[in-house]
Amino acid sequence: MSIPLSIKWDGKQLVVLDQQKLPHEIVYIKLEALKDVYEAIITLKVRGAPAIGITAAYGLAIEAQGYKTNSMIDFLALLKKDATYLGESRPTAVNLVWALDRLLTVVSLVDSVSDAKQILIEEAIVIHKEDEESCRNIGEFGLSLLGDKTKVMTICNAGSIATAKYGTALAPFHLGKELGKEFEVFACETRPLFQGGRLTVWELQQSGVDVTLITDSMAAHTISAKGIEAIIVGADRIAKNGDTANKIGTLNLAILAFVYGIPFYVAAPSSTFDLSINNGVEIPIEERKAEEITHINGKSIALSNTKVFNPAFDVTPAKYITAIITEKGIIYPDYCDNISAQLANSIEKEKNNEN
Ligand SMILES: CSC[C@H]1O[C@H](OP(=O)(O)O)[C@H](O)[C@@H]1O
Repeated sequence: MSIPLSIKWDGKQLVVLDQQKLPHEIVYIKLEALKDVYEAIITLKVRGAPAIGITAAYGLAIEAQGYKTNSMIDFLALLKKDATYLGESRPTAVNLVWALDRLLTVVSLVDSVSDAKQILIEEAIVIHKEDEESCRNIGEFGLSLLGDKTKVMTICNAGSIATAKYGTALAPFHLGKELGKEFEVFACETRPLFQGGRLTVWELQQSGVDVTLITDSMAAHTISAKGIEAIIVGADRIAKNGDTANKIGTLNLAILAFVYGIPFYVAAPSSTFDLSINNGVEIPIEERKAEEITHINGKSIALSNTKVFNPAFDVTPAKYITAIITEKGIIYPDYCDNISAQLANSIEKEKNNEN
């Protein structure tokens, strides 16, 4: 797989792939302070739930290196303030606050500022490496789940650049190519920011995966006309009952899958589950600025006084989801029981491995 990594840490500096420059330019930008990370996330230079979490973890750890106090109480107060600020950059992807909470938790294990600064960097590196392994596993489980299905539709970009590597929804396609399985992927362009047309098409072409671009409005006709056999998408937050937030337009595909009788799969690492909420009604949905809809490449396509509703995500009810692919395995309904069981089981295994 020859896709540029989304995030690079060389032990001293953080550089990220500027996803706003894709597909025409491969540009890496250095993020040296919290405000750089905040700006990169909110402008989608860095995007994709896992990638946002990993980048935020490094951003907080880097910022903490500059704290000018030897008091752990003051250090923790500064860290909490900066974590809160960064956690407010984009509200839907739970991976963001999950990663920041991991750093806030691990730093409480030490009692000196110098140790705290060190352990924060170490934890960000662990989160980064864990995500790459998780996505590889998701690719393997997804490949097994797809079985002999080869015509698959997806939306947005839940690919390698949205994660540490491999991706979630796109991981089976990348891995399949490496193992000689040929897919025919139909990528929805994903208005208004075109993550599908700009990023998924580019990413799959880098891997040599057959990909066809369609507009979001073509999804129903394409499922019928092209004989789509399955739909696979990423996720930004999955509630305890399996309700899943993902890029706007995902709900459309889930309903179409139900109507056409084809499986609808969600692919996501454990870090995308939010067991603190019972269902999708509790998931905050980010609303973004009107210009993302009224303009394309800075050129207006609507009157300046046009009223706009621009939710960046929607929530797919669990009843439309055939299975959820995680790095620990495949979760089937009943999700209320099986999500908690799988995540609790994996937490238990991790505890046993540590002992
Ligand atoms: C594995 S990426 C998960 C998720 O994040 C994307 O949203 P955005 O492009 O706004 O960061 C999209 O919903 C992907 O499916």
